[in-house]
Amino acid sequence: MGKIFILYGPSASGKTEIQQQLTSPLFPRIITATTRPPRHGEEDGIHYRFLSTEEFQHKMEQNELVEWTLYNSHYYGTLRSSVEEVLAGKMDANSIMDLPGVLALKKQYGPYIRAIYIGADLASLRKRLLERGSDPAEAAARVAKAQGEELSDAYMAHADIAIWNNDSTDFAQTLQQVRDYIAANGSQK
Ligand SMILES: Nc1ncnc2c1ncn2[C@@H]1O[C@H](COP(=O)(O)OP(=O)(O)OP(=O)(O)O)[C@@H](O)[C@H]1O
Ligand SMILES: Nc1nc2c(ncn2[C@@H]2O[C@H](COP(=O)(O)O)[C@@H](O)[C@H]2O)c(=O)[nH]1
Repeated sequence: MGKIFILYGPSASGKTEIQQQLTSPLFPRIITATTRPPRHGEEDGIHYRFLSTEEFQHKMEQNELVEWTLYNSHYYGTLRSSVEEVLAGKMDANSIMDLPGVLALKKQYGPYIRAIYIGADLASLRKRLLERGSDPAEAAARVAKAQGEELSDAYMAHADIAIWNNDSTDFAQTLQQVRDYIAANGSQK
């Protein structure tokens, strides 16, 4: 059975950047679904499955989602079929979720789930969110969520490993730490 390595942590901590470097045909990414509008350059079926609220709610009602969450007023969720495909196969996979998603998957598939917390200090998060050019109110909401919740010990306590990706640290080193953890804990080791 494949394992799923979930990257979680505050918005703009670098999860997507790390995921892009890790993902390969032998270590695929689980594409999750959301009702938030695509950002510039994001494509349906590549970055997310972008769904309308009605489409998302229909999947919830049909029990097609193994977990779902509301994050800054938008739905995000993981298709049951995408998780079961990994668990039934031989290859490990990666995904990005918030803590409720991590907890839901650990509860249902505990031995096959590993949670990697990716953190960054508030100054790095603020700078990156502003540079991303998000709506200022949304960027402020994300910073507040990081400050109030996602940088807390309680939030990161559910991680199997916590790795820091501050602006002052070398990204290559951060990435290597993630790679080393996956190499030591993957099902192919
Ligand atoms: N070590 C780093 N130093 C400087 N910039 C970085 C570093 N790591 C990531 N970034 C930049 O920070 C921005 C946010 O990164 P990324 O999109 O990977 O965050 P995220 O955790 O996936 O955010 P979200 O949860 O909101 O999707 C990107 O522009 C990325 O290039
Ligand atoms: N529980 C889940 N959380 C998810 C899923 N996909 C993404 N996420 C989380 O949402 C935030 C915000 O994402 P963004 O793309 O709008 O910046 C992200 O940091 C993840 O933590 C999911 O399927 N389930």
